[in-house]
Amino acid sequence: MIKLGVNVDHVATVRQARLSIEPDPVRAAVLAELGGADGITIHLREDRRHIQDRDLYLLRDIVKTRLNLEMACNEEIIDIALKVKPDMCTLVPEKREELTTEGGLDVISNFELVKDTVSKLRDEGIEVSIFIDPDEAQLEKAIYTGARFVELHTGAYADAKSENRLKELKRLKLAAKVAKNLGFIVNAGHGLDYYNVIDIVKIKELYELNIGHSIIARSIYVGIKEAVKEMKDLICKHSLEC
Ligand SMILES: CC(=O)[C@@H](O)[C@H](O)COP(=O)(O)O
Ligand SMILES: NCC(=O)COP(=O)(O)O
Repeated sequence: MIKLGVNVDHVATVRQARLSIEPDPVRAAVLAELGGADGITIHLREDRRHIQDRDLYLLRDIVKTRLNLEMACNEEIIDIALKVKPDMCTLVPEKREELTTEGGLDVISNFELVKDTVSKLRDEGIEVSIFIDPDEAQLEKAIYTGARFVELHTGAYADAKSENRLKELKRLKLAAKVAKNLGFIVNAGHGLDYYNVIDIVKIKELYELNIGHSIIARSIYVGIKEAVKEMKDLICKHSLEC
């Protein structure tokens, strides 16, 4: 069955709105694991708008599944990653003014930087994934960086309406095939929710989904454990194999 990584950034977003100590993404991660999460994802942004360094250090100690750190190819953040050694780092683009991660990493334009970052992390035994648009040319370049994983950006699919949604779904299906044939282990994520995830879990090449915002939003009503369990059940119900 497709695995579920739960992104707890959005818990930290609420905490940082008041520069408070609650809600705590570390406690949220423990509850997410109890609800069945196969991994915990956090994004240590350069501007520290949500996740803080303290969260990363504590999560490294207490996460029992797998800790996936989303990060830009930035010197300061690379040094932190090399020190903390998450199980996986997912390389993402960052723009200071963006509301959320708008697109995938442009591996073609930043090839040397991405390759160098992958190699530094992999030399320390850290698995590396690249957050990438469902674009054949980007995937074909990405295989030369040495990363073993890619995460297909599902944001365009999640945002698309009516017939465009089908078009974006087809792009994702094709990209998943291309990525798998190139030898990548293929993840997907961004903007997935309890409705649009149903067609995504039918893509047989996918290994793991990373979902944050919709699970944390639902947890306000039903609690984190239950919100994660509901997503896991949905993935199981609609996957080709469960
Ligand atoms: C790369 C990605 O998709 C995640 O980082 C997700 O977007 C988390 O939320 P923010 O974009 O608010 O950091
Ligand atoms: N990489 C995608 C992720 O971690 C979660 O994105 P979202 O569900 O918060 O949009």
